Amino acid sequence: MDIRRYGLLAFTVIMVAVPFLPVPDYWITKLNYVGLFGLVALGLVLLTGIGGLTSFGQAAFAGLGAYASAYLSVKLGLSPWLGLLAGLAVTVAVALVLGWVTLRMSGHYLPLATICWSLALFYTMGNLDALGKYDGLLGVPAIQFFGISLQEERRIYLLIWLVAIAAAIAITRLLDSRPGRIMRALDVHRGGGKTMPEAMGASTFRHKLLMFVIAAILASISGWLFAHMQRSVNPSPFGIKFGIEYLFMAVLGGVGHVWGAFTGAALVKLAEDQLQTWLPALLGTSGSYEIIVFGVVLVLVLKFAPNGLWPSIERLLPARRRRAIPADAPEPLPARDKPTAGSVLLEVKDARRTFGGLVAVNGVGFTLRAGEIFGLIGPNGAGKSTTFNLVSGVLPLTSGEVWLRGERVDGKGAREIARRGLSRTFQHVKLVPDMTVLENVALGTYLRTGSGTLAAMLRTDRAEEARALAEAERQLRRVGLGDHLHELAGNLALGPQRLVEIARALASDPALLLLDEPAAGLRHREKQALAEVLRQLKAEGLSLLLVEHDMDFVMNLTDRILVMEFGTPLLEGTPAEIQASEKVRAAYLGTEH
Ligand SMILES: Nc1ncnc2c1ncn2[C@@H]1O[C@H](COP(=O)(O)OP(=O)(O)OP(=O)(O)O)[C@@H](O)[C@H]1O
Repeated sequence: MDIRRYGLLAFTVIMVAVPFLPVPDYWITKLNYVGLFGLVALGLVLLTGIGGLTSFGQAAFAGLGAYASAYLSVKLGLSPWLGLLAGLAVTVAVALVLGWVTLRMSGHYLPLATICWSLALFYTMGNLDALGKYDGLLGVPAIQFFGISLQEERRIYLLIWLVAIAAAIAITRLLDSRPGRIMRALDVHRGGGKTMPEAMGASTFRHKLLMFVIAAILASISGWLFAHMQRSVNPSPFGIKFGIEYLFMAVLGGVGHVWGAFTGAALVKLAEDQLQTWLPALLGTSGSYEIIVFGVVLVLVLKFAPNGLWPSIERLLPARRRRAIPADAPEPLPARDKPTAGSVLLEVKDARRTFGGLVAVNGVGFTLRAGEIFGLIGPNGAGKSTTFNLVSGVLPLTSGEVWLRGERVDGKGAREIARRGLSRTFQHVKLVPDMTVLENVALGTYLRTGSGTLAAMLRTDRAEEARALAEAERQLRRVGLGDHLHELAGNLALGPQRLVEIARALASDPALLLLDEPAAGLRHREKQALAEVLRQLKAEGLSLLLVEHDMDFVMNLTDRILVMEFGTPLLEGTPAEIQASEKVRAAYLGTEH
């Protein structure tokens, strides 16, 4: 068993034992706040640390959970448990609407939008008569748990920490699953983004929205617990100041780490109390000076420990055990019907693409048959990458048609085209650097598996996960990387990284594999190894479309080649015919040599 699991078990036992020990009430209150704040910060770990989406508005979601339950229990006399459900329903509805609008924004617009709706919700809470305006609602009842009132701090402590630990476990499990891998591939600040997950067949917007809703739910539950612990609500703990403080906690603790949320919450909560006592005494005047200290600390943390404090704590813990791959191979994932050798697999007809006034691709057409390696070559700016993007659905065509396995696919988008059996690699390698090689390749199995978020959190996805990992391992062995399964992808050299990308594409069981300049930047040895792998794939019946600069690499590998120049087709033929052509020599080789 994983020693870390014992660690988690020990932590849980200690936390559950605390209220039964002679711990002063003061500390129980502190720990209650750490649990409540940690829950909100945990949502930010998912949203900001993993997804790269910065939100200043999480306190407002806590307000929704708190106010919904407080209103229903104070005004209508309903049970806090019904209040919880109502709060969650309101939170999910609001998060879906806000997420729908704001998550399409990029760069600085998203954080700005979260500030806007945080302010809007704050003033709504403070101005509604029904919610008691800025005085809020008093007399919020305590939560009853099977007839036991959780009025006492030591009792609600247990509920807070059981919820907090369960949430931390659920998020840890989620990150180690089919949807979690996509979530970890989204952060543009860590080399992720939209193109790769979409090429794997996953909707990046859906996953972002999911993270947004989960983070909102965690905040809402925290708000609910807070309202029934305080026995009253008013708008101030749900304003923008707390929105910023939650973000500070997550960043301080380690915004990319589940337990960083609680580390940050504990540090801020404990430091806040001390500073509120010491600073006014030191300065001889009262005021919220701790905010200034927090500001300075945040700058220092961002400068010297951008990953927060949790990684330093984690180093003191026993090393994480590698995920074991089951010894007896699980049943393979479903495979698609293979095209018969020689049948038409891909047909591009009269493709045209313009960018404003620039015609990047014009009148390009070719046919690729099952079992062959087709090369697309041409000098810089010839339109190869654009053609590649038109075929893979990253760019829409201005006019023309693309047919895959007898079905018209232009205009369908990258995800739908991937579903129909086209898989690709990227000119600039797109791996998730802090995920293992095995996990990166398992991303490729996305369309062949189906487990969702809830299954991941409840761990009912393990049988399918084992099949996905076994498939990833099989593909890694196929490209000769069987010895690197558990290495972090970011630690590999460029050559092996390109092979990992090929393995990931293979894990989707493609009918056609598209390789975008696979030899670019490789050393001679690495090129040879790559060519060997591609030859072997062809021998196994796979079809490949290759966009490449390296002439030797293409000539020795392909069955047929299309040479492009200035966005138009120049000549199509066998490598020998291409090499013998004066036209090509003038256009392409002439510029190369
Ligand atoms: N998104 C874009 N917006 C505007 N122009 C573009 C865009 N993408 C490509 N182009 C232009 O289209 C032309 C073809 O570019 P493309 O990248 O397809 O050529 P290429 O043959 O792949 O070149 P290279 O080998 O240098 O990658 C170039 O003139 C390029 O500047």
